[in-house]
Amino acid sequence: MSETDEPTASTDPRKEVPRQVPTPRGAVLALPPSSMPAGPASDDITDGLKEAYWSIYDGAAAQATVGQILAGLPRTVRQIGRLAWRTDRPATVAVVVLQLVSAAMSAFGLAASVAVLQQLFAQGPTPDKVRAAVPQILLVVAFLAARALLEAGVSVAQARVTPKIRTALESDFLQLTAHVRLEVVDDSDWHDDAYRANDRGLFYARQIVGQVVSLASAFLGLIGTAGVLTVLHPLLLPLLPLSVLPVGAAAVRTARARFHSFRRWNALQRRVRVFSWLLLDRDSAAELRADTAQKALLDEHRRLTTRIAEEDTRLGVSAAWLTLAGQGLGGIGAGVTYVALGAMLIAGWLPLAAGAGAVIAIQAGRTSLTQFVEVAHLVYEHALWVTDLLAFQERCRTLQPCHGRRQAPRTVAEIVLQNVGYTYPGNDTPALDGISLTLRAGETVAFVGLNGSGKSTCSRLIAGLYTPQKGSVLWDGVDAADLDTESLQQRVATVLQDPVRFPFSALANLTVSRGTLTEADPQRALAAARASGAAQVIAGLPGTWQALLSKRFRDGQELSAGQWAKIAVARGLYKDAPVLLLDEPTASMDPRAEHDVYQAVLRGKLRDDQITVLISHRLASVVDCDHIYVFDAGRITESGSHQDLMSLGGDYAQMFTLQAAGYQTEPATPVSDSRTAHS
Ligand SMILES: Nc1ncnc2c1ncn2[C@@H]1O[C@H](COP(=O)(O)OP(=O)(O)OP(=O)(O)O)[C@@H](O)[C@H]1O
Repeated sequence: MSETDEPTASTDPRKEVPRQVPTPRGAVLALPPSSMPAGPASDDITDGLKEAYWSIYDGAAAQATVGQILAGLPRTVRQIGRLAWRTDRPATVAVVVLQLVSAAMSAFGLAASVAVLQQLFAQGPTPDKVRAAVPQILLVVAFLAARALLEAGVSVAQARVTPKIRTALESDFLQLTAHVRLEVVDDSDWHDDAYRANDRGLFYARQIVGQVVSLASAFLGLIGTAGVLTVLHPLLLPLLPLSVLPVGAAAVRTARARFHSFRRWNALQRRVRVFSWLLLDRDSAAELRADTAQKALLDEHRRLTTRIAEEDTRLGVSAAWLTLAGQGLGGIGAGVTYVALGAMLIAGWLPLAAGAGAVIAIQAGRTSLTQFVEVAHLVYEHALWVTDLLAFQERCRTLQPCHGRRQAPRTVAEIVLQNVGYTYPGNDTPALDGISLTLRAGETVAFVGLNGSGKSTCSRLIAGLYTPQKGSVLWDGVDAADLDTESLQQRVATVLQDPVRFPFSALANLTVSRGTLTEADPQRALAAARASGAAQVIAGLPGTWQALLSKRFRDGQELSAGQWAKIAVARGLYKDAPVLLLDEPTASMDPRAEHDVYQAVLRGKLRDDQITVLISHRLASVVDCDHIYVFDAGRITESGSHQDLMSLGGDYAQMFTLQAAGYQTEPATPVSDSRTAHS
């Protein structure tokens, strides 16, 4: 529909104005059920909770074999290495070099220990053997001391790099998520992914660096031990895994069970948090008490936490049994190892001195291999979350608004919506369909209509928050889709009915609309506060401009809903943008404040080149607007000035007459003679 197709006012005297609100189009609602389940049913703890949230890992951790875990490690190590390299190169180099040298010291220390034993078990009188072993003993001490120093160095370097990785990942994560397009945020799947990445990915990213270092340390220790065993006798090498692998297998199985449990537990935990928050939060406190709803919420909270506790116990018991089985099998493996060693000694394949050294080396190898297997399964499990986080970040990069295109103009003479259509993700019905209208500098335009008719969606399209799927929004003839999104959003000030109550100072609550919490333009702030009615509110606060607007902090101030609304309008005005969108900002204001706000923004009084759009259900406040658009089920059904629309006798006239009637003690006066009969 072009601009010329807009529905316009007519003065058809046959039109009648019935005394009732126009009914919205839509489905008829059936009777609700008399009872409903409080939450998930009893079979599976996630029944009733959306599984898709976690299902991306189905099959990965659950079906991983030891081989797969080992095969996945190089990739994880590379991934973490790249992250570390990006955040602190010297510390990363230090970790790698010190770790390698420390592993070499361990191997030399082990070799020296074996040499000491060989000295002690050699032929000859004991005092001579001990004396001969002293240099080797000193060598062992030196290697151990060097290893301790190097490990301390590794810890220091690791302590430098780990928080940096965490900080870098977290700020990347927030930078990306805070900038994704608004329609992406409306997608509940994206929300789940964001929650998981924030909650688990960032948490494990911090731990995984230390785990990778331990893994490397265990791996290098294992290589050193294998080297020493090979030198003593190559046949000793295959004996090593016998005692360790059963313990490792049990650890892997436990990890897998924990991963599964966590997947289910977390879905529940998220629901528990919702209940905890509702029970704790100040915003819900009054209504909770007024509704006496605490017991219902507490019951549900208790039911869910009991199930989490049961799940924890089930997991703990099964982990204990698995570990016991692993250690039992490992003990048998150790027995087999020592029997084989004894057989080699008896057969004379190995001298007694080498046999004693082999026992030490096998013990050291066992320690390294156990550490390796245990850490490997943790790294494998946690790498899934970190990979998930990194994949989510990659996805967010593709969901950013368009950057680097033409900058939006500093001022705009005309914004034209041409046949615009928009459907929210996941919805079947379009929120807007075939919207055409023109907004001109210096004019104030009103959007009115029933709830859900598309007014806010239309204003968000104008603000560049959504991109239309059909038609276009033209800024002085240039398609907004070809403009840099951020620059476009900088040209639009939007004030919402339910504004964010920033827990900042009163002044920062204004300046945030210009992207700063620390820099202010005092003149502009005062002008905005005066025009919005916020000046009186701020003047009455202890600390005035510096007053902290949040009771969550010490000495914070609490404002009423109407006072917050004034602050929000002040924030919009402070932005001093060429386009001002006011989406029912005055609903909670007193009549005088509301009147003042509307008078202030009418017809570019504050800024003569400003395009102002008012969305309001109080039609008395839009009568002075230059143009009024009436929305119904995503379409514009009427448009014109107040007089035009009253003469038209359509939905607007009905709604206006009805509201006006509410202020009259006498029955409402019909808007024209022809309507008297009907009313
Ligand atoms: N974020 C969203 N995701 C999905 N659907 C939405 C979303 N926001 C609005 N809708 C739907 O789009 C339609 C238009 O909503 P919109 O908020 O634009 O109406 P409105 O005229 O501003 O209503 P109100 O007067 O109640 O503020 C409604 O059917 C609503 O359910």
